[in-house]
Amino acid sequence: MTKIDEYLLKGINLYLIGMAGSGKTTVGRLLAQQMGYGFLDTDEVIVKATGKTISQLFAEVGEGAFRQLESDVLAQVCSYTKLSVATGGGIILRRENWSYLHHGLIVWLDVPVEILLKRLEEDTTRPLLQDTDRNLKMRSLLEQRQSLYAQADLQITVTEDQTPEQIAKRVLEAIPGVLKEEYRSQNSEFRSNGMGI
Ligand SMILES: Nc1ncnc2c1ncn2[C@@H]1O[C@H](COP(=O)(O)OP(=O)(O)OP(=O)(O)O)[C@@H](O)[C@H]1O
Ligand SMILES: O=C(O)C1=C[C@@H](O)[C@@H](O)[C@H](O)C1
Ligand SMILES: [Mg+2]
Repeated sequence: MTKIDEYLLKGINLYLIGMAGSGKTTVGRLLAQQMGYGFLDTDEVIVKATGKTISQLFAEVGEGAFRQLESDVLAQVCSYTKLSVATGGGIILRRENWSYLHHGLIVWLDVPVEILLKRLEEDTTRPLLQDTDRNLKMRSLLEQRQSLYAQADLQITVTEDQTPEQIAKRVLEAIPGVLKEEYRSQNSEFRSNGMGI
């Protein structure tokens, strides 16, 4: 990422949201590398902290307790800066999570269900997709969640032939256009002081 982009973002965190399989972890990691940001994945933090897989947590303590852990992790994460954060697919479900997400720039990786199903064909680690008709389940989850994901600052609609690298590039290119007004105005003040890059 160029110096100008670094300045424009001013260290605010990026939060990637989207359905399971949309590429939040894969693209979030690439974005971190390219921006000189740290990378965090809320699912991975929960797995490390509890010593259990997400499937075990769903089975042993239930989805509600998992969602509480997810909110607790997000609350901690948002006190840091310069992070690219891959969230769990259901992070958008709790209202309190939005107050944390809005500390940063929220990017929705919007991927059609057909592609999600293909990507997760061999995957058995997503508890919500176990022992069920995956096609129906994915479609009904997306229907319930679409209007929530759509509250992101930036929507990146992904087509099948785009690699994670291409998607990361699209995110980086789109960021300046969606930066919040306050960052924009601070930036123009900075430039008019003659300190700009
Ligand atoms: N652009 C892409 N093209 C092809 N495969 C991809 C792409 N992005 C991600 N994948 C693959 O799809 C699978 C799911 O990606 P990833 O784990 O990053 O999704 P996620 O959004 O983090 O899912 P979850 O919400 O379950 O954590 C992985 O196997 C990953 O390698
Ligand atoms: O879409 C979801 O609700 C989930 C997605 C994953 O990231 C995990 O957080 C978990 O499997 C639940
Ligand atoms: Mg992930």
